Amino acid sequence: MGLLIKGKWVDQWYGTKATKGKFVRDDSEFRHQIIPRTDDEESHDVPFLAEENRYHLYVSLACPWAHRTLVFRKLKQLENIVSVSCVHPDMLSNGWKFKHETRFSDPQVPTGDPLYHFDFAHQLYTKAMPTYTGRVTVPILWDKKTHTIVSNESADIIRIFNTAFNEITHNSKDFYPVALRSNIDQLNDRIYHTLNNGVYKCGFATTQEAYEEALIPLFSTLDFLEDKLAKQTYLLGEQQTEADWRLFTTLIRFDVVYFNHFKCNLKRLLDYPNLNAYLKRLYETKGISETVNFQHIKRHYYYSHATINPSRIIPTGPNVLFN
Ligand SMILES: N[C@@H](CCC(=O)N[C@@H](CS)C(=O)NCC(=O)O)C(=O)O
Repeated sequence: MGLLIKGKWVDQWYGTKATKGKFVRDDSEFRHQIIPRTDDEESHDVPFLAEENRYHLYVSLACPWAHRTLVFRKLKQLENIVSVSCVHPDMLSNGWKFKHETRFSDPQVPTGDPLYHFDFAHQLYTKAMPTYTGRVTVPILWDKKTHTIVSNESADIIRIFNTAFNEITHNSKDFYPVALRSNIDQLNDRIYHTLNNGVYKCGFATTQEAYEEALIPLFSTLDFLEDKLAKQTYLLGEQQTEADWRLFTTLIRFDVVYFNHFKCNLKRLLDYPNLNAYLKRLYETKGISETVNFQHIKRHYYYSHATINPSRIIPTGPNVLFN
């Protein structure tokens, strides 16, 4: 675990001293957009145009943020348009690495860096920006044409996938429809701070206060969502939206990792009947179960975070995910 400082890799765990034990996530650095291709002459000057086989997505199958982008690649039928590969589940002193190990092979997503055969993800960051300072995170949406990072922000990448390639795929499913945008944004905001990032705030807290400060709103949001889902199929009603998929990748890891490893243990997800049925519904959406790799998920968290789990023992359970 570490970060780049002016292009040099430094092995360092998250610092929480300045924040009284609180984990504070850094903002993403690369925030470019991909523009749909049009016949318009002007579009040729745009740096990132939607083109077939121009972009590559680097993910970790363990990471909930990267998982969102894999879900959207599936939902928007981008498998033959945007290539993909993953890192090894262990994130140790060199950060994310591309080492292939047969026992961690995934049937859908190959491990490694097919473009440059780099050993570590931090080499992609310095290729894109030799003096980069900051964390080396996944997902990374890479442009094979200009050899740089388009975006390392999952929230942006899923919106790019939602619309930018529609003319190529003819898949016009819209998970961020104009009429629902402000409601989606509002829900995303609460879910991001208290749940998506809330589990990390609990898990990486280094004081009792910081942990409790994150734990209470986390379970209030789960209670709030449980009530909401008593009356409707998805978060915004009867239609699946971006908000559901952003929530999904956190919920699917909840009982397996966050309950135990991150101490989010007031209740299991299994104890919430509506949320549990909703999670099952999302998991059973066509193609989605193929994006979930519990072996990578468990191995990554329990093995990589030795400050939290020094024995590196990976719990065998839970046996049941859905009722
Ligand atoms: N805001 C980013 C966060 C991505 C992120 O934090 N990914 C984690 C993996 S779950 C990571 O790569 N962490 C490495 C690090 O923090 O050094 C996004 O949503 O894309």
